[in-house]
Amino acid sequence: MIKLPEIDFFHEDLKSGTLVWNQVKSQVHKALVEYGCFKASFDKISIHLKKSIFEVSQELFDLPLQTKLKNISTRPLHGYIGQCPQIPLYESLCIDGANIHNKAEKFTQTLWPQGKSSFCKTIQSYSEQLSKLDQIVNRMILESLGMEKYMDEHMNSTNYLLRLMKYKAPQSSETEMGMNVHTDRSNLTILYQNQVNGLQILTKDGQWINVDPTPDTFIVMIGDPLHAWTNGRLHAPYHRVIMRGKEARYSIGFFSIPKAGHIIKAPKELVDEDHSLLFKPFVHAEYLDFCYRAFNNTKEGMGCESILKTYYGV
Ligand SMILES: O=C(O)CCC(=O)C(=O)O
Ligand SMILES: [Fe+2]
Repeated sequence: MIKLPEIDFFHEDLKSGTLVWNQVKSQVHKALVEYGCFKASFDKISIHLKKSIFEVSQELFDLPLQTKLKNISTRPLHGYIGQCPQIPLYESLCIDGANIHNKAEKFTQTLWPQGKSSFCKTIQSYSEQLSKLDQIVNRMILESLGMEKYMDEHMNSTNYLLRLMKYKAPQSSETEMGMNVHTDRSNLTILYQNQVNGLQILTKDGQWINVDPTPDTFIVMIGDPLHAWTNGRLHAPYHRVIMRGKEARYSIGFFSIPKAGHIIKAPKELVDEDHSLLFKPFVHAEYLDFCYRAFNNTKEGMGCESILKTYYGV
């Protein structure tokens, strides 16, 4: 049985240049080349916060549909998603810039006009803490490719997005497919789930493996834009969610996403005789539009698995 690598980010002195940093960095690089993802233990999110994020998430999904629909976004697939015939078990709401206080507050006010400070505080501190893990992993990635000089440009061209997701348990006649096969539209995704498993990852040699994280671990995964930016050095795994059992699954996705107008283009240092350019430069907003169209047009739901190759392959 293949098991995803587990990497420990506990160390107090996890600073670039230290011995422990370099050790963790090489584990990160190896896992992302081989699997495109790994399990991460990260202690900056307290047990209390881990518990609260699911409590507030449940309260959010318990709101009437009319209220949840108020979460609209100018970017496709960034508002409310639910009641989709392709993926009937799935529901989600996105919070753009959830690590920034006034954005978290604006989202909260839209759904709870009378105020709900516990919700706002929880999503903001969860996002703020997880952005630290995102930054550590991004720095390790760039350093391990010798591309650290692009760190500021790389980080300044991304936004954070928090997506709260619920998958209800399937009735006996319903599909078990919670979310169909796809690769992510983010540079990096950090997932956290309640005790209900369901996430599966396709390995490079074509085997579906269950990702069954413990309450202590987050899943860190590469998405299409970073796969393209690294000119294929890092793998972006196909994944899906299969719902078995009788309990609802809540999961929290924390995404670092290129800004709408940002052009994703592999740096010249990563293109050479042994690594010819895999993808033409592309604007993230246009790529997201293709994903949105695929989402609406396919029976299978997400269905944007080959967007990168179809539209931008060299
Ligand atoms: O719920 C999960 O664990 C996976 C969600 C996911 O793949 C996504 O939001 O892109
Ligand atoms: Fe995903």
